[in-house]
Amino acid sequence: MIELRDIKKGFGDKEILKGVSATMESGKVNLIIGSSGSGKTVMMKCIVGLMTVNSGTILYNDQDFTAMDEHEKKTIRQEIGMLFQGSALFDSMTVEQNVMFPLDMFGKGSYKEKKKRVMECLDRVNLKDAAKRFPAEISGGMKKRVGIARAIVLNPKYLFCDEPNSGLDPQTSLLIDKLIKELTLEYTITTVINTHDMNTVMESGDHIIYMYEGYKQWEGSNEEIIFAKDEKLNDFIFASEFLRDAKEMRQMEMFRDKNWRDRLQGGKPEK
Ligand SMILES: Nc1ncnc2c1ncn2[C@@H]1O[C@H](COP(=O)(O)OP(=O)(O)OP(=O)(O)O)[C@@H](O)[C@H]1O
Repeated sequence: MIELRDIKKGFGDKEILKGVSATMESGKVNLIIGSSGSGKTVMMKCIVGLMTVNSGTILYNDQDFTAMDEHEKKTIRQEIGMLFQGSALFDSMTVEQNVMFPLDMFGKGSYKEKKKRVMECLDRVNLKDAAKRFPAEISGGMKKRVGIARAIVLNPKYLFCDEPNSGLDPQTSLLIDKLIKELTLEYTITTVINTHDMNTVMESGDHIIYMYEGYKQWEGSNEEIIFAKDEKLNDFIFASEFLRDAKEMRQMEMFRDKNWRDRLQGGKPEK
């Protein structure tokens, strides 16, 4: 679990994060959404320690990351897997060597054990047959899957994904979302995704944090978002007529589902 307590970050006299508190639970896909410039990337960089907050606290499983020295932070960083926008693979290395890289940097054990772990991860993302190929020889979706295999090779407790669907077609995007969700559940990872993809929001958003001009404007699940009253959130999420229609249809479906009604905090959803 990751907990943010009133984090603030600015550059010069420009305040970007204006006091954000949020909790990201393990075994859940936590999404950070919001329009361009709302502070999503700055927030993610602060959480992983690529930027230092001006004030506030970031806790990793109740350990205060913001109060740690570099050596202690390194221990947490080794528990973090990262999936970068554009996959960020090494072009001169094969798929297998790319996935091996974090193991060579931080992993223990013999070459044989490391190789076994690499092949397990490649198998998990269905890419065992592509092990000897180079990034230039595989598709964008395959590159993302290599990126995912590399992100999970050290058995991370936390997984950060920056725009995992950027540049992918809708079908491949759904496959990547499904894979990330499955891995999150399988290994009880605290997954944090920075995304603009509305499919991801609706299909994978166990917990959604909506950022607006440096504040956390709204948070809730992909079920709660359907009934959310927040005007700014609704303008952002259901921007097109098509999406507003989809929202109404999902609302009707949910009204018919007694289990969902019982799950919703506060009982019966208001229309
Ligand atoms: N290193 C930096 N120095 C100064 N200003 C910065 C720096 N990094 C980000 N900013 C500013 O912080 C604000 C928020 O940027 P951020 O990248 O977090 O937005 P975002 O919500 O991730 O946007 P997008 O969806 O377009 O990626 C922007 O105004 C940006 O110019």
